[in-house]
Amino acid sequence: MTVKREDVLAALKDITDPVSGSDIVAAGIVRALNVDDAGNTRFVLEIDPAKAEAMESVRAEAEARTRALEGVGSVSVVMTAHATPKSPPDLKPRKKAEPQGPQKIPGVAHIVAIASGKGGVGKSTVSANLACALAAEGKRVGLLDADVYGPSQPRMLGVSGRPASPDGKTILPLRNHGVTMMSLGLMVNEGQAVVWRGPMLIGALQQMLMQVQWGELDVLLVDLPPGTGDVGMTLAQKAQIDGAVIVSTPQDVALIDARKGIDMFNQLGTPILGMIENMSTHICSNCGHEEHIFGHGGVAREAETIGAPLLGEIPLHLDIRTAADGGAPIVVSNPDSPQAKAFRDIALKLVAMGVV
Ligand SMILES: Nc1ncnc2c1ncn2[C@@H]1O[C@H](COP(=O)(O)OP(=O)(O)OP(=O)(O)O)[C@@H](O)[C@H]1O
Repeated sequence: MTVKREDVLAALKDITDPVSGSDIVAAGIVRALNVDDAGNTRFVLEIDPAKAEAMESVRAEAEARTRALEGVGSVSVVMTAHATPKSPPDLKPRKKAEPQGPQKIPGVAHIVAIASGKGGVGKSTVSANLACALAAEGKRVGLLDADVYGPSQPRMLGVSGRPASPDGKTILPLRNHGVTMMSLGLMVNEGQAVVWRGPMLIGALQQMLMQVQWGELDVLLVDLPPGTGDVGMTLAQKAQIDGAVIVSTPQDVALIDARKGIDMFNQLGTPILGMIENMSTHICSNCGHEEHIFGHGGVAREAETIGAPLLGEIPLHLDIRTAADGGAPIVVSNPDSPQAKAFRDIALKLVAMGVV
């Protein structure tokens, strides 16, 4: 009975490959095994040429074990050097060098940050109304809700649902009232408290800026979180922004915080485009009586001190709140009202300043 291919392989399985530690058959170095009808056996050991000397004993053992098999004819075992497999082409995009300075977002002509020193002064309401007012002027407007502590733009602009990412790399923004919008609030479940830490915030903001398919925009408004935190600083450092609009109520306490925000932008070299006094006067929705709940004129004085324009004064009016809460800002739901006009006038000033 002549020897079979399987018998040879079984014998070779008892030999350990010193390189991989497994047997030489499993290691894949036994190649071109041929056993003919007369039991003549030949095979090749494909080895790393650098290990040729060490592998000679393996070759000798393989030959000896094959020879010892019953019914074997002639035996020939030779070593060949395996070709070092070329590494496959690296299709991954090369990691770009960290951008040195502020970058432009492709397709986005201008970026304007909407900031406030203090929370709850109406920065998001102002951002939503300005975005819609600019869109009504025919501008291509994007609104990035970067207010991670209280993302409110999805509610104010009446959009819900999760943004899609068909390719897993870029994010499709949502659109309503002519405004292209993306909010960190849409990336988390509604009502879920989010504790963002510095590096996460920075990463999330960069993702929003660079991975959202904003398309061609005349302006991207960025609704910043209140205060002088990581987000505002990162935005000013990473993106080429035209400037910041500071929203404040006329109260002293809000103004003190607004001043800190202005200082931060000054240090970062970001121009202050102007200030907006929100909740400037209260006009009673029943009797039309006008009163200054938070004082009046404080922001105008502050703007004068820092040499920035006062872009406008927005009254405190119930309709502004109900419109924002209802998902259609007042410039959309009641565009001819005096409250909407206050926002539209500011939008026109921004256009006249050339930042939109
Ligand atoms: N001019 C206004 N008249 C009436 N209500 C207003 C006005 N401005 C803002 N509000 C209301 O005040 C509340 C706070 O406003 P908003 O969320 O815009 O403030 P914010 O500064 O963005 O707050 P946050 O600190 O959460 O970022 C909202 O309910 C909003 O509808």
